[in-house]
Amino acid sequence: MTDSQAPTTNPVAPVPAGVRTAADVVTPEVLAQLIRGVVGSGVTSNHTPATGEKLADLPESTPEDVAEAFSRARAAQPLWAATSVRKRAAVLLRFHDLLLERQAEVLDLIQLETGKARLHAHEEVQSVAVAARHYGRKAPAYLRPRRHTGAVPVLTKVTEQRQPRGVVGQIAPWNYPLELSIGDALPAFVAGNAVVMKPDTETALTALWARDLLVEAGLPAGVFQVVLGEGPVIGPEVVERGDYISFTGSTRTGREVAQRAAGRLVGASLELGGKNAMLVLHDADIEKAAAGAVRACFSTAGQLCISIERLYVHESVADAFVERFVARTKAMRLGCALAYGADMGSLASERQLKTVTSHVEEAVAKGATVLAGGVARPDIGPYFYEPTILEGVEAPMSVCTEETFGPLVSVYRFSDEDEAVELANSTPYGLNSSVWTRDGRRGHAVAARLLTGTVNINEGFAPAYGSVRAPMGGMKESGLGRRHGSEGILKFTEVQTVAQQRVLPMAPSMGMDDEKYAALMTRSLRALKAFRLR
Ligand SMILES: NC(=O)c1ccc[n+]([C@@H]2O[C@H](COP(=O)([O-])OP(=O)(O)OC[C@H]3O[C@@H](n4cnc5c(N)ncnc54)[C@H](O)[C@@H]3O)[C@@H](O)[C@H]2O)c1
Repeated sequence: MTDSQAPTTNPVAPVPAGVRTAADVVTPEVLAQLIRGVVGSGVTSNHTPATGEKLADLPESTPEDVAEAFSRARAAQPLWAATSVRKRAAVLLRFHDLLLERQAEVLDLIQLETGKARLHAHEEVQSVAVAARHYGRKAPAYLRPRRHTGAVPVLTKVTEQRQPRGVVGQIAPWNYPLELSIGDALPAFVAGNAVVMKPDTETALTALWARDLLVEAGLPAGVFQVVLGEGPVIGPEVVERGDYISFTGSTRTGREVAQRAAGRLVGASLELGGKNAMLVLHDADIEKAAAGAVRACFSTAGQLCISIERLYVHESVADAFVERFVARTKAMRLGCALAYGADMGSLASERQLKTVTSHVEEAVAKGATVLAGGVARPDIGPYFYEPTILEGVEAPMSVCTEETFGPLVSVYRFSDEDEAVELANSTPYGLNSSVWTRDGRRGHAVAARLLTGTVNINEGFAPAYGSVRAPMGGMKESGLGRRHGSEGILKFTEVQTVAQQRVLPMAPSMGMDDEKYAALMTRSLRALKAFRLR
């Protein structure tokens, strides 16, 4: 073991003087404003991972409250759907401006509720701002009716038009509480739907803050309902009542949601888990790959669906890559104060800490080596865990195939590119992958063989604010459907075909005399021939 491979302690990020605390941000007035309008007859609470202490008391919705929220949304939706697309899109553009103006408020809330470092909260805000601008500008084009000439052009004018689904039931996780709540709801709203959203209770304040901002931007209040409560208790009620289901979370829960939605014959998009692989090929820029791996593995402490958890490195560059990657990882500053300065924050909960700890302990017990990290950091906060790199990992260690969803990555060495691709594809998941090479053509050739919804060349994952125009989602057990781009908005619509007959009545049986009918058919067939020739 060289010096750079010996486990060391990551530095603690400096905390600037006068930094705001939870009590400064979640004042009784702010809390009272945020929880207004939540349909809930019970009481629940959430916590801040920074200390593990209670952050706020919140209303808790029962299944009956969920039913009430759907009634309110259903009552408000037709008027919103009747508003022109341009006016609906203008609401998103105003939301974009307000979000940028007031981003400091939501950066604080995201950090308090998730424990992530400010730079990762910032990336999230940027993504949502760009999504709002994109759909604000492009929704009229995405939703514009498309005219087709009928098979017999003289007879039929066909229009394909988009109708909103109605009331969308949305269920979101805690890891990206702005992006996966409001960010995913924006295209649903601009398409004319109402939304009943169930965010994770632990990150409810961020979702409620965003709801208020969207209402301030012009969304009619009734169109956006938020319900709060335990997933297994009220989640099924949301799925039972939605006209379409938008779910982001684990594959296990996603499967249950899909079965329930299928039973009702309503559509669902599912954004689920991953066990994402990065391939560092023999001709990669090792310095950039090592820096990219740090971002790809440890953003939001690895609690990111597209995070890299398996690193396959060509044996000819493996030593050089590992040395750089380990050194950068050990230098990461840890902290989650409400200020910039930390490179990685806390895990979000004790549950997360337990999973990471058990994956590391099991791997080490079965022979894996810790190259960096591998320890919790209770001196910083109750759920802090160092960014961790393992080597010598092999089946049947859990960390090989199960999603850890934490700051933990395993390094594997390969000699043959085909073998690396096969290994990368060897899990049931298919969300994201990454290829590092100086040869763009080789990168694209490898990408074409990777069974994942996104592949990034010379990047671990593209920031959403760089790729909102293109769809993002999972193959295999990582999901169904896509967010972003045209697919991210059209899924919130039903397509309706309206065929308008130009000449009526059009058959002898409908009153047209034989001669006229024969002349019409001759003209139509001529037109059809010309149409085919075009
Ligand atoms: N693919 C993506 O875009 C994406 C993004 C973020 C997170 N994720 C995945 O989410 C997982 C982490 O989130 P999590 O631990 O909160 O997931 P989870 O499945 O436990 O919970 C997700 C949401 O579903 C709710 N829920 C729980 N049980 C339910 C039920 N029976 N019916 C309906 N809803 C229910 C939860 O309350 C929560 O709001 C990871 O697997 C991660 O990869 C995927």
